[in-house]
This record gives sequence, structure tokens and C-alpha cells, in this order.
Amino acid sequence: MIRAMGLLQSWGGFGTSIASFIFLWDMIRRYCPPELIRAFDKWAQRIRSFFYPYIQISISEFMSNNLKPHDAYAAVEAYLSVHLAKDAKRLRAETVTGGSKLVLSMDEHERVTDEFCGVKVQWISGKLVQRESKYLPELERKYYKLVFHKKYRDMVTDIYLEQVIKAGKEIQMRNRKRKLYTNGHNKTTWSHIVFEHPATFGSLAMEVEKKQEIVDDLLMFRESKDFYARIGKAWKRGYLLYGPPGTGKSTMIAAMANLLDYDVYDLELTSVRDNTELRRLLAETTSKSIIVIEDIDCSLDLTGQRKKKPPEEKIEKTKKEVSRKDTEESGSRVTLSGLLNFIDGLWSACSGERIIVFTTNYVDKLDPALTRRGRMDKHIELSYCSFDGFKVLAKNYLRLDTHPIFESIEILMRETKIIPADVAENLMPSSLKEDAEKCLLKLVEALKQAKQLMIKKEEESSLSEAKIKQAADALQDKEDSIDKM
Ligand SMILES: Nc1ncnc2c1ncn2[C@@H]1O[C@H](COP(=O)(O)OP(=O)(O)OP(=O)(O)O)[C@@H](O)[C@H]1O
Ligand SMILES: [Mg+2]
Repeated sequence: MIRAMGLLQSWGGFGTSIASFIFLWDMIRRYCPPELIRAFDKWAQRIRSFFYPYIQISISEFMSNNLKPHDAYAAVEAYLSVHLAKDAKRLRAETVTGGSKLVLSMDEHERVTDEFCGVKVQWISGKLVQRESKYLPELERKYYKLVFHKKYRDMVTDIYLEQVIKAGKEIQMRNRKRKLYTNGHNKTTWSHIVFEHPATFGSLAMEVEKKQEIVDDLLMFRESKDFYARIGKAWKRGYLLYGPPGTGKSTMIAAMANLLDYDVYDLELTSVRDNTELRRLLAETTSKSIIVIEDIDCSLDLTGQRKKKPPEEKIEKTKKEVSRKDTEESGSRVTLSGLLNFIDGLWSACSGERIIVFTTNYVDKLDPALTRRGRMDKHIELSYCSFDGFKVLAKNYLRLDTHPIFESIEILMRETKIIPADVAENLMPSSLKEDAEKCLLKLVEALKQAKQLMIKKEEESSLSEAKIKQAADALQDKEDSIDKM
């Protein structure tokens, strides 16, 4: 009891001394000249750092100059949520903006320890409540504080922090929902929706080796940052997808985006007013994206209105005609040279990886300047459905690896041409009652019809050829008889 009383008394004495010290210190600061106070502060700081050899770096939720969200804060948050949140005792669960998963992060005033090359650093989460002026409401600013021993300063600031930000950004990329941007409907800026196309290379009907070659090419491109830097080229790759309608060009673009985990920018050239707008739109695209210009042959026919695709036989456009549009003044004044300039020049100014994809139904009608290697690195033909392609579709649509009807389908496919879209349409059950066999029989019927149509066309064309030959012979006979007279 007596001991407790003594302890209380000594605590009381200590409290009184602290209060007297604070009072005295306040008096000194108030009446001492400011230079003296500054010198004292400097020395106090030196003494403190001698006894407290740690460095603190704060990363605030908002930039101090313009109150914009701070990228580094979000990256640190993502890093901590994956690597260290499990060590914290109090956690917060949130869906990050644009993200698809519930993300766990440290709650306020939690601290966790990270280790990097044998050096221990501590992350502390905190929150500041500030009021800029008495007329404004209070602002809450969250921050992360990194604490480490001063002897590791260079290593932490030069290497560790950089790696944390890099790893955090990768985690953010993985957690985000991908977007499909479009500039359609005469919009001068991009608008976006969430990109959720289910296509994959696995579900794409095409020859196995050809498909593998494209997948390898894309994966190599994604991993080639250092290679492109070494050879001094912008980290970009151009693909030209060509082939008849319904052969899977758009589907392949979706599969590419899903494989690489990239966003898609669907650029409607006919909605772009001029080259300046084109440059701006393209400069606004972000890294890790695929920029798509569909039906480039129609889009470059810049009459302001996108032309309807004419049937193949009616197309009389020659290469010269396409080039001439380059200089023609029209409603939308995007020119071929504007587009090429961007691909070659402005590209280099954009950091990060980008893929550009052009699609067309008529590859031979395109200006060679547009398709030459270096601009379009890879030309991919998507063509009529092969038996390999059919097997992929049968597996996807009907879950069939094999079936007795496959044999007749293989024979018919060798004799006639059918686009994958038509095969897919026939394999799609039109009601719950329609089983796999019925779908295969539907396809057999469609193939037979296509074959008949092909034979009929061939007959017609040989008939017209015969007629032309007959007329030419008659003309020749006439000329001969005139000569003889
Ligand atoms: N190679 C393919 N593999 C799987 N499905 C395909 C393939 N080709 C076409 N399809 C199916 O046909 C539909 C139309 O295909 P898609 O839009 O990709 O053709 P496209 O070549 O882009 O045609 P267009 O030239 O008219 O734009 C798709 O929704 C898909 O279901
Ligand atoms: Mg398409």
C-alpha cells in the first residue's frame, strides 16, 4: 500500500515537471529571436536523428499540388494487399475502382514488416484529417509510411521502392476489369464499356499449327520489352487480319485481348474528323492495349460516311484509287498518310506496349504502303473452315470429339467452301430438344447445298465463258471473211 502511494506520488511529480517544461518551452519560443529558435531546431533535429537513426517516407493518397489521386499510393496499396496484408491483424475489404475482386488492405494505424535482400522495412498505414481553410470541410488523407534504417537509404529508395511500385502496378493490372473503348457515333473522345468477350484461341476454329504460331508470336511480343529497347524500336506490333466475312477476324481480336490481358480500342476512322483528331485519339490510348481498325479498305474511303461493304464482284477499287483518297478532300479528312505517320512516328512517342490490328475482306485492294512489313508485321489469313476448324467448333458447341457423321463432313468440306460462321450457326442447337446428331445433320445439309451452289456457279461461269468464246469466234470469222473480200 505504502509502495503504491509512493509510486503515485512520483508519477504526480513527473507529470508536474513535464507540464512546467512545456510551459517554459512555450515561453522561450515566444520571446526568443527566430534565428535562435531555428538554430536550436536544427541542433535538436541532429540530436534526434543521432538517437533515432530511421528514415520515414510518406506516400499520400492524393498529390499535394493538385489533389489528384496518387498512382504510387494505389500501387503500394495493391502491393501490400497481396504481399503483406496477411500479417496485419486489422484489415479492410474493398473492391478497387474498375476492379473485379474484393481486395484486402491494411486498416488505419496497422504496421507490417517487409524484408528485401535481408533488410527489414516497416510499412505503417495512417490517416490525416486536415482542413485547408475554415470555410472548407475537413479532408481525410490516407497515407502509407515506409520506415527503414538510414544506412539502407540508397537501396530502399533506388531499388526497393521501385520494385514495390512495379509489382503493385502489375497487381492492379491483374485485378482491373478490361475495357473496350470506342470513338463511334461521332464522338471526339473515347468512351468505354467493360470488355467481357469470351473468345479464346482455344475456341477459335483454325489450323492448330497456325494458331500456335500466332499465340507464340503474341506471347513473345509481350515479353520483349528489353529486346525492343535494345534494338531502338517502339514496343509495338502490327497485325493485318484478312479473309472473307465470317471467318473469325473480330473473334481473333477478342481472343488476342484475352490472351494478353489488354484493353481494346476500336477506332472508327470515319468518325474521326481530321489527322489532328486522329493523333489525339491515338495518343490517348493507354499501354497494354490493342488498337483495332476494322475493314480498313472501307474506312479509308473517307467520304464521311462508312461505306457499306459491296459484294466482292462489284468492287472495282484499284490500288491507285485507294491511294488517291489519301489526298482527296472529303467530309472526314483523315488521310492515308496521316494514318501512316501515326503508325511510324507518333508511335515512338507513346510509351508501353501496343498492338495495332487492321482487318479487311479484300487484302489485295489495300495500298501497299499500308501493309508493307514493318508497319504490319504479321499478315494472317482467316479463311474458309477446314476440317480441323470444324472439330474445334464441334467440341465447343456439341462437346463432341468424334462421331460417325464426321467422316462425311470431312469429305464434303474438301469438296466445298464454307465459312466458320456458317458452320457455327448450324452446330448451334436451335432448341433444347435438338441433340448433337441433329445439328451435325443440319451441317451436312448446309454443306450439300453449298456444294450444289458451287457446281451451279461453275456451270454458269463455264457457260458464259463458252458464249464469250463463241461470240469471239464469230467475230473472227466475220473479220476473216471481210479480209478475203
Ligand atoms: N474461326 C472461327 N472460330 C470460331 N468461331 C468463328 C470463327 N469464325 C467465325 N466464327 C463465328 O462467327 C461469328 C462471326 O465471326 P466474326 O465476326 O469474327 O467474323 P469476321 O471475320 O470478323 O467477319 P467480318 O469480316 O464480317 O467482320 C462469330 O461470332 C463466331 O461465333
Ligand atoms: Mg469483323
